[in-house]
Amino acid sequence: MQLLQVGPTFPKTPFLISKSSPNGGVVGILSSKKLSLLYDTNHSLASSHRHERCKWASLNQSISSSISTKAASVDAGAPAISPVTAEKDVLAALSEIIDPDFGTDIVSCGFVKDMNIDESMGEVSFRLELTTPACPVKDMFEEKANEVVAKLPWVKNVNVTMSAQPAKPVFAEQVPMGLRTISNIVAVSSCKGGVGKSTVAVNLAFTLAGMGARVGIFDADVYGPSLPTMVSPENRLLEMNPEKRTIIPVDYLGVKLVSFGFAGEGRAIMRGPMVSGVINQLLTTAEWGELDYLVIDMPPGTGDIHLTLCQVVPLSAAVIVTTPQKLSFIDVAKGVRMFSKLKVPCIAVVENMCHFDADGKRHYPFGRGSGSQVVEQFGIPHLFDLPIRPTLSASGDSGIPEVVADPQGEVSKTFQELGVCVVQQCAKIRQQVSTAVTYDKSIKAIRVKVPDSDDEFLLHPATVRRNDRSAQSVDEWTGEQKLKYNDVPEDIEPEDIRPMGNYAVSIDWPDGFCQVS
Ligand SMILES: Nc1ncnc2c1ncn2[C@@H]1O[C@H](COP(=O)(O)OP(=O)(O)OP(=O)(O)O)[C@@H](O)[C@H]1O
Repeated sequence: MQLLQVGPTFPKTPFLISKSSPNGGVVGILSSKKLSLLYDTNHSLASSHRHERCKWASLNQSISSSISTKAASVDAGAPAISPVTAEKDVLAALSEIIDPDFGTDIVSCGFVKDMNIDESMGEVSFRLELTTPACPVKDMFEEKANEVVAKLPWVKNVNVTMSAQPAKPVFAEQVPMGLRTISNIVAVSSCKGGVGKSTVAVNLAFTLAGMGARVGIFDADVYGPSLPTMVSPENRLLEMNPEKRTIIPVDYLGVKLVSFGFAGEGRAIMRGPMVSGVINQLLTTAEWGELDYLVIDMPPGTGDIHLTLCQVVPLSAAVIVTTPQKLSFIDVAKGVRMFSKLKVPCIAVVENMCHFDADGKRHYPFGRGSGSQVVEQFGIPHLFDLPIRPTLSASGDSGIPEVVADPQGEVSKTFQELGVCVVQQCAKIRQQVSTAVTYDKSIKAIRVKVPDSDDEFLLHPATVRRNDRSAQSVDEWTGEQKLKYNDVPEDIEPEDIRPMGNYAVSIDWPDGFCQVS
């Protein structure tokens, strides 16, 4: 076992923790004289979910082996099993369902909520709270959850309801107020103009809405806003809420839209050297409400507007749009590098105007391969091809996006695949960030995942609390420790752990202290 020292040490009580391993590990505190073990994950309650599941599985077996007795007692109206066992039983069954994106079972993913069991009546109800209402496998989850729980010998009736997490960014504290009810912000970007970026942004947004998500589009192209041409809402003007000093987005088919093109008279005033500031203001003062996805149609290029926008807006991911010409590769590479510097993952490349079919043949007027070159060279996992289609151009001009006008068509199918990719990748990104540091109540330890690795550390909560280096715990001038060892109860547990930025977490403690580590 490898012992690792983490973080600044508390006077007299530097702490050592072990790397957790599949075989378990030891969490301990090294006082000046001795190492006192707090718990050993091999032998105590400190078992992982996997161990817990084994226990449930064996419980399951013993339940199954006495089906007849229990069925008889259920019929007689007597409780078949204890409430605790019944809940473990249901959770064990549900943990057979694996989320294909996270590769983890839905219990460990934290999807199971509001469990209600009447074991004497054999009735089970619970809610599956998914990361997004647009989850492409939600029907499978619902069906499977019903199936696996109904199979339990004592269960007579299962009631599963489906819901999605409330819309909220992962780093809520760092986000401008106006964007704090948006879960994912996806930039659609290209380095050159006219490659079809707005076409992709608009059709992607309406695809996500069609999948059940709450969606908004922000057209950040001040000099050539395309959104007003591509959609045809009845009311085409952004309204102001003078009391709240906010902007009310335009609505088209339930998707919220903000574009300079809808600014009416204000457009002339808003154009000018303060473009970046105006973009940020428009974006952050819009009343977006709760959104699962805000799609940003970025202006073409990689200039100052992009940098300021990316600094203000916590982008979840970027989709790059390009055309097949060899020259496009150089442009796209610039865009990928910009997002990489800003730590925004590029999740997909859309190669637009790839080909058209005529005379029974497929033609590639701009050549082939620049999209796949981007995917290979930069390790972007997904590539989508869009053909040249007169209908795509016509629907853009008519104000009805192609995916709305022809939802069963070939182009809509490609957008459906792109939509699924965006939903899955955003969910993965959120999960990775939000599970980097978690509290494991079963072993009373804070788990810290090492990025890009399966390794993780276990930290003792009281030790983490005692090692706070903020002004509340340490005198800033003298360096003297204000927080005394005994001020922190040995069994203190964090109430909430939230990620802050890429490297920090904030921890809420029961004494009201919020620690940033
Ligand atoms: N696959 C396609 N087939 C046919 N027409 C297309 C296709 N993609 C885009 N177009 C058309 O090409 C024109 C430019 O597309 P779009 O406005 O989406 O590009 P853009 O990259 O956003 O341009 P800009 O940077 O100027 O905003 C539009 O008229 C659009 O309808």
